[in-house]
Amino acid sequence: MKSSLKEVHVTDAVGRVLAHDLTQVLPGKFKGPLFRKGHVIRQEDIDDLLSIGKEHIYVMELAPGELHENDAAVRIARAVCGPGLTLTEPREGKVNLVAGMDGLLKVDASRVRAINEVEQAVLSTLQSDQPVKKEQTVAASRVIPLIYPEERIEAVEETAGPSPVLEVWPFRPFRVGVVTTGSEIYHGRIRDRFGPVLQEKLESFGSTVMGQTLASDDKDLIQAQIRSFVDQGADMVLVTGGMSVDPDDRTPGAIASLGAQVISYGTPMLPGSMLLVAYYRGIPVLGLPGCVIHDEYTSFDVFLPRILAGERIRREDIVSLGYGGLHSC
Ligand SMILES: Nc1nc2c(c(=O)[nH]1)N[C@H]1C(S)=C(S)[C@@H](COP(=O)(O)OP(=O)(O)OC[C@H]3O[C@@H](n4cnc5c(N)ncnc54)[C@H](O)[C@@H]3O)O[C@H]1N2
Ligand code: MOO
Repeated sequence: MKSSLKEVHVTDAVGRVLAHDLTQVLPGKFKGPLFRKGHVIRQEDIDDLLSIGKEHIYVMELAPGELHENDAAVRIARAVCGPGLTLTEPREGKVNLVAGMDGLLKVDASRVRAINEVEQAVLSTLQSDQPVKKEQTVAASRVIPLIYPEERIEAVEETAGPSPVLEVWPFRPFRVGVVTTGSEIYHGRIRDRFGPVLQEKLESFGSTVMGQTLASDDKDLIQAQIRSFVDQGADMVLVTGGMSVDPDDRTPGAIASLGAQVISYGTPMLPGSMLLVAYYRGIPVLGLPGCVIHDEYTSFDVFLPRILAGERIRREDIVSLGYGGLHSC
């Protein structure tokens, strides 16, 4: 059986689906749809309908196995929604997924793709692994036709599976130690510019700089300062400068010979190709190249929110940056 039209009295129409647009004409003022096809009639609409002379209207009778677009959109949104997200009421067939707090958006791209393979189902999302703000819309769901087969929604629900397709991970308040290398800063030849940049970035995610120490280009000194921050309970240590190929660039060697597990020295993203990501006694230790001072968006800005949301960076996260990773050079 397919959906069909049925004539009903307006007072019996609450909750029914309007079968076609209803036009309102206010001479000299307005001519246009008062209600659109597909509108679900509410109690408060009845007076308006009567005011345009409608005592009877055509409503759509949904056959078993058919869904109104609003209900289909809600079912898709519910199927994919995970912790940290809330749903809006459907409006014109669309439901938004909204972040409940500042945090890191996590989207399973392969399941988003598979859901959109279901004929005329729409799930549109932001890209995964980016910071989002409380109340930011991060995804929207809808279907294309007004009446949608329920079996397709069941296919969407099956594809989504039991684990969330989208979620927002809250940022954790990290206490971060900063070790600034470079004899030009250590000996006071130039003023340090890394400290303020890092403090601002970290504070924007709710974290704090627990301290900043200066080290000359000396491996033992750099190592001692990293160790000292870890001993004091740092949640992360950032080591600035000395990341390239000059003989005085000691940072990568110092981090590696601490016994840290180096996930990668180098990332296929510009700027920020000289970034180093390591873990020492379970604590993330990052070597930051000079570009972090002056470039607004580097590989550090890709990984910082992910680390602050509790993610452990793997080598595959780094190598996958190359595609689309050329921002400036
Ligand atoms: N032959 C090559 N040269 C360079 C390479 C390369 O692969 N081969 N990589 C380039 C890239 S990419 C970057 S980024 C930089 C890496 O820089 P470093 O991390 O080694 O930075 P430094 O050499 O220590 O400093 C660069 C520049 O910035 C000034 N600086 C450093 N720290 C501070 C600070 N805390 N406050 C103020 N200014 C600072 C430093 O004095 C230098 O002028 O290497 C490229 N070259
Ligand atoms: O780290 Mo450079 O790409 O690290 O400007």
